[in-house]
Amino acid sequence: MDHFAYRDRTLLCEDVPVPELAEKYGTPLYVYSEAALLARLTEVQTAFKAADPIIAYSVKSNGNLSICRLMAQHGSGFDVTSGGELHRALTAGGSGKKIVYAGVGKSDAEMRDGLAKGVFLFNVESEAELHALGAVAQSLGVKAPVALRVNPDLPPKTHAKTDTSVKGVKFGLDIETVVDVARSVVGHPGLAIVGVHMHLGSPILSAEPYRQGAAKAVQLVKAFREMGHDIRFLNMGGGFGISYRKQEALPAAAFAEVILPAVKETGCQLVLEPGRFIVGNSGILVSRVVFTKETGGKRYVIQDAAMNDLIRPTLYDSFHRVWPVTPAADVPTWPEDCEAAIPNTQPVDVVGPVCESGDFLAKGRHLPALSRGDLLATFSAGAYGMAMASNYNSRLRAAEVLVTGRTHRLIRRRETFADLTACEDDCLR
Ligand SMILES: Cc1ncc(COP(=O)(O)O)c(C=O)c1O
Ligand SMILES: N[C@@H](CCCC[NH3+])C(=O)O
Repeated sequence: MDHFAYRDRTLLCEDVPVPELAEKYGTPLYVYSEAALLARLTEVQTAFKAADPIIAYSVKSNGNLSICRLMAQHGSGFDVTSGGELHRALTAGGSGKKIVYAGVGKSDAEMRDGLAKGVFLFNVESEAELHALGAVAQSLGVKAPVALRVNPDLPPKTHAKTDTSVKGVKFGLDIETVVDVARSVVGHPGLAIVGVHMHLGSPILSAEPYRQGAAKAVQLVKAFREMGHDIRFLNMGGGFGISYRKQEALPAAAFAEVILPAVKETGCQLVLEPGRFIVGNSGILVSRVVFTKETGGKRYVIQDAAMNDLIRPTLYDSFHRVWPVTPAADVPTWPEDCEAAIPNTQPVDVVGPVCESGDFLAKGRHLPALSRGDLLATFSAGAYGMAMASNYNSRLRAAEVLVTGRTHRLIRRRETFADLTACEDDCLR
């Protein structure tokens, strides 16, 4: 969290005091650090440099155009999972030559669009999809470049809702049958099987699953080549975890250590699809306390960010640090153990204005006394924050700001009531 730090008891993003941003742009507000984004991208690029990889930033983690543009400008490609994400990647300056198209349910129109835009790799997740893509490609007179996405059937490694490489999930082709599937399309006029893809789940805090997955991928590359497929890409997906609590996450180099030997053994071009690793700790969500209240023997801090702004706590019981933007002198500015009982604090639930009991950002968290108007920061909110935001309760989605040194600029304006009903206005009778 180097790029978000307290100075004189005020939280700064790079060199900009966060209260200044809240004053200028309002709350709830997503604030991103450009230096953090670039440092994380560089960390991945450097760790995997030996393989000259295609880093395909995962648009689903945060598809803001300015963030995507920054990625493209610094050498990143994109991992997209819908026509909308492809549109974002291209609008931000991405090129099909570095775009991977993922997803279990690509429509024919999305496949056609991807082929027309020159997507260099389609991650294919079922036999049905493979044949549909082959037919679409044939109708266009081209061959679709395909990486078969395999479910390597590894032990559980993250939250059940986001583990994508255990038996029984909808993702990928079963490792037991993928070789037969590959064999069945040898010589297909609309398909070029050029890669093996795995995305193990997210977030992953150990390198071990990658070691195991990569070993299985090497075997598949060999098997596919033996049957005549020209396998050139090894795509190990995304999923690298980040530190939400303390320093629990691994550096990119730890993943490189177990992935690079497999790349070397196969001679493939490595593709990676990191999202959270790059943007997760590069952004915070800033909110303002609306009320505090006590009820049923519990204390609540009601602030103006809600589950519609950041759904991760509600959806996965995810932990995000929450701490005042300007903490008083009698509490630490950055508590080492943010889950512990901290002197001069009380346990509270940090909740939002949405009409659901499951609307919370933090539960039973020790926070100092707060009053109306105080600012709170919810950390590690850059990934799957704004990307999963909704208009539930007809709330306007937050604004987003990018900070660069001492400067800052809006990268998404706050929605208006007009935006809220824009798609319905013309349908009123
Ligand atoms: C296929 C695929 N690639 C990449 C990602 C990005 O994952 P992460 O943001 O954890 O790097 C995801 C999401 O988990 C995914 O489903
Ligand atoms: N959206 C999830 C992770 C799933 C990523 C997409 N495969 C999160 O907020 O952590």
